[in-house]
Amino acid sequence: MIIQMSYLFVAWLLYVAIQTIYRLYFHPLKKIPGPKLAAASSAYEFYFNVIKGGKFIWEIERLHEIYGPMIRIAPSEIHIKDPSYYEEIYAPYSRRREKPEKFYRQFDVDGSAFVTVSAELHRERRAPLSKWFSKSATTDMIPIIHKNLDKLCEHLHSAYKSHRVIKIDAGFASLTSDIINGYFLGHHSGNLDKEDFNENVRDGINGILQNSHLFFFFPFIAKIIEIIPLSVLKWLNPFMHALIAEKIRVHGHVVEALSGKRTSEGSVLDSVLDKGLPENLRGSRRLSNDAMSVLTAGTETTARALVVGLYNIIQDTKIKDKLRDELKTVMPTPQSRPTWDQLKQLPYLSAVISETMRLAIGVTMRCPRMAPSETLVYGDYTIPPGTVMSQINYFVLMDPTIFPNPHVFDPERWIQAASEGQHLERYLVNFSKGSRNCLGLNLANSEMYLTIATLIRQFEFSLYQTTDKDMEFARDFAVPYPEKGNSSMNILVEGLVQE
Ligand code: HEM
Repeated sequence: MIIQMSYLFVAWLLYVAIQTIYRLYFHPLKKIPGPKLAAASSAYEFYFNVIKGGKFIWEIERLHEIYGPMIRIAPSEIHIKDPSYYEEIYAPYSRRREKPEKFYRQFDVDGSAFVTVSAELHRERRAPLSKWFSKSATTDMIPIIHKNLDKLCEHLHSAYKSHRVIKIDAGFASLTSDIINGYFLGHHSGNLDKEDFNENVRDGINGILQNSHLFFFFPFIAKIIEIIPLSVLKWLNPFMHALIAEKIRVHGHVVEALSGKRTSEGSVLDSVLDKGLPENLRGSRRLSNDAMSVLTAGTETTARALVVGLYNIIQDTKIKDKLRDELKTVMPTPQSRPTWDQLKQLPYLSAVISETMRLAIGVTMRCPRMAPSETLVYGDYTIPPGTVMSQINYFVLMDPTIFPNPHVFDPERWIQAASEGQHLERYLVNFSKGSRNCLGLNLANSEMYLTIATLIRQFEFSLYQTTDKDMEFARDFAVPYPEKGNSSMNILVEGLVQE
């Protein structure tokens, strides 16, 4: 037995040695600059993302400083840090981009549009959803957003009366979660109905995101977790428990919708099924994974962007006053309900939202793509078809040659650029670009405009025990996380705007 094991071990060593020699000296990416260790083994990424916890992004940044704008970050993967090349990677349907299965399996939503590899299959899976997230569909959703915003405002009014501290990060996550649950599933999740919101609303999302690097390397762990009884899981890991409980809940909705039981509100899911979704797309598991990806993507990203926006606005009286003065032109009273279209016409509000998005980043993972049938060229290098490539949004949004003093919240940069005829929006890449860009970008934008406008028009806030440390982006777990916990923000409602 021991002799057989030794043979196996020697065979494995031999395999690793041959694989390493191939990757270093014969691989099609052998000429791409970068550390030999990253070219030879994905242990390099494992160390930074799993052992150190979401730190590979900072190593990639360091490697670019040493090796230049194009580097090999893993045996079969390159990263390019050059905003002018963004649209080459994130290209439209006509240039057929695919997602690498190995990367996206970490989210454990097999069969969803989000993780679909092939360009054609992705198109088929995304098409039934796209219609419900278009600009005009989102405009029809504005009453739902207002209804939920009213609830948030009630909390703020009562906090003002009782001088209570508000944990607004939980408030925003409750808001975005209630909106997307109501719209997509017709489910009243009631997070905003709870006193002090639902502090645990992000537990399930944390369950998948904070473990995403682990699942990237060991996807079977996600499958094992699914078969552990909930009572045991609750004891082992509350975030994973929340994730699996959420999956079970969502699957239940899908099964009901498939059986013809319709929600009274008439959800996207109901409508998609009513419109004759083809049989091959009607699997309950596939549909609930689509729903999970929409609910997850639709909650934390926008909620955190709202936190970043409010944090920066209320700290700068000049910005806040200028914004409020402009809002008064379409919101004559603090309770006025502007349309999203009216708000989009306001140049200063638009500048504030753009600057908020830029600093919020949204998605910090590297969103890799492959061009299966196209040879790309970058500088002196050719990128063979099928190469996994990416450009992390953070590097574009924080590029000091495009956005001087990139860490400073400065809405004026957008006003100035517009007056000089510069199209800075080209570099506002939060929602990615091309065929695989964000499905919910209209929803996210409308939530941002309406929430920021409503809160700034109605309330005076101050920060309570919240500093830059709570807002920092220190770890990449697909979205930005600080060193510990979630981005958090406590506020006091200091006053109600009277005129
Ligand atoms: C500030 C808010 C948001 C940001 C910054 C954001 C960003 C992104 C990015 C960068 C991608 C591409 C991911 C990739 O390449 O793997 C993406 C995809 C996606 N987002 Fe968003 N997102 C936001 C809000 C939303 C909302 C509100 C929804 C709700 C519908 C949503 C649903 C999706 C879906 C379903 C995909 C996958 C699309 C596909 O592969 O066809 N996102 N998002």
